[in-house]
Amino acid sequence: MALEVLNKDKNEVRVYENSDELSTDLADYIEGLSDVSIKERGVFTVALSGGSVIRLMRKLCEVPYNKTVDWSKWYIFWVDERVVAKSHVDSNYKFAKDHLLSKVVSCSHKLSVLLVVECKNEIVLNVEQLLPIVPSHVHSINDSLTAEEAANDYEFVIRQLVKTRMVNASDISDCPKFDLILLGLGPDGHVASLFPNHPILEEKNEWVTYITNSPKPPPERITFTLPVINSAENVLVVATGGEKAEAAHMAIDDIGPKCPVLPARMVQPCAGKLVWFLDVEAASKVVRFS
Ligand SMILES: O=C(O)[C@H](O)[C@@H](O)[C@H](O)[C@H](O)COP(=O)(O)O
Repeated sequence: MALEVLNKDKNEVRVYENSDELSTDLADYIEGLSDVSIKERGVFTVALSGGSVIRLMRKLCEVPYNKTVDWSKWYIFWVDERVVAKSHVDSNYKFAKDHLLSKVVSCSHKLSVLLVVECKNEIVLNVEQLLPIVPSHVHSINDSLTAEEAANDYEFVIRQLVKTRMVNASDISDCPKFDLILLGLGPDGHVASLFPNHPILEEKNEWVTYITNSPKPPPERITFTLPVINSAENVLVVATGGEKAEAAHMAIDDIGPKCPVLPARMVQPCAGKLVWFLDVEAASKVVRFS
C-alpha cells in the first residue's frame, strides 16, 4: 500500500516505502486497468518502456495476478526501442521477454496443468482466463531496418491496428489511444527516448519517430512522440532511487518560470489519467504541501 498519495493538479503521485511495496501495488493497479479494458473492449493495449519498470512489473507474474490477469487479451507494444538486434542485450524487447513475457507464458502453462486436474474433480473454471500471451499480439520493431525505416514501419503497424480498432483511436487527437503506457524516468528527466532539448519534443505529426544521437546509449532509437503518449487512456511513470529525485521534483512540482523544458513534465494526458509510482527516495524532493 502507498505511504502517501499526493494529488498534483489532475495527476496522482503514489509514494511507497520501498520497491517491493511499489511493485505489488503496480501489479494491482495494472490488473485493474486490464480488467476494465477487457470488459469494455475485449482487449488491453499496453506499451512498455525499457529499464527498471519491467522488473518492477514482475509481481504480475506471481500469485494472485498470474491467475487473474487475462494475458491472452493483451496486445503489447514498445513506447521506445533501441535499434539493435532483438537478441542483443540492449534490446528492450529482449529485456521484457526475458524478465516479464516469458515468465507469464511459463506461469500459464503450469496453470493449464492445474486446470486439467481440477476439471476432473468437476470444478468449473474459466478456461479462457488461463491462456498465455499470444505471440502475434506482441508487436516488437523490425530489427532488420535502419532507425528511420523501423520508426516508419512501426507507425504503419500501429496505424493498421487503429484502422481495425484493435488499438483504440483518440477522440480528441489524430492519435492512437493505448489503454496503458508505461514510462520509466531518466535522472535527466527523459521518458521513452524523448531527451531534454531534443527537437523531437516538438514533433506533432508523426506517431513514431527516431533519433540517432541518444545521450543514453545506444544512440539509435525509435520512440513514440509526445502526442501519442498524451493520447493514452492511462499513463504510469515509475521511478525508484535517489538519482531520480531531482527529475521527479522538476516534472511534478510547480517550480515557476525557471522550470527547464523537461520531457517528463511534458507528459500530460489530454483526457487520460497520469499516475506516478515513486519510492520514498525518488519522491524525496517532491513538495508535500503546495
Ligand atoms: O529504453 C530506454 O532506455 C527507456 O525506455 C528509458 O526511457 C528508460 O525507461 C529510462 O531511462 C529509465 O530507465 P531505468 O528505470 O532503468 O533507470
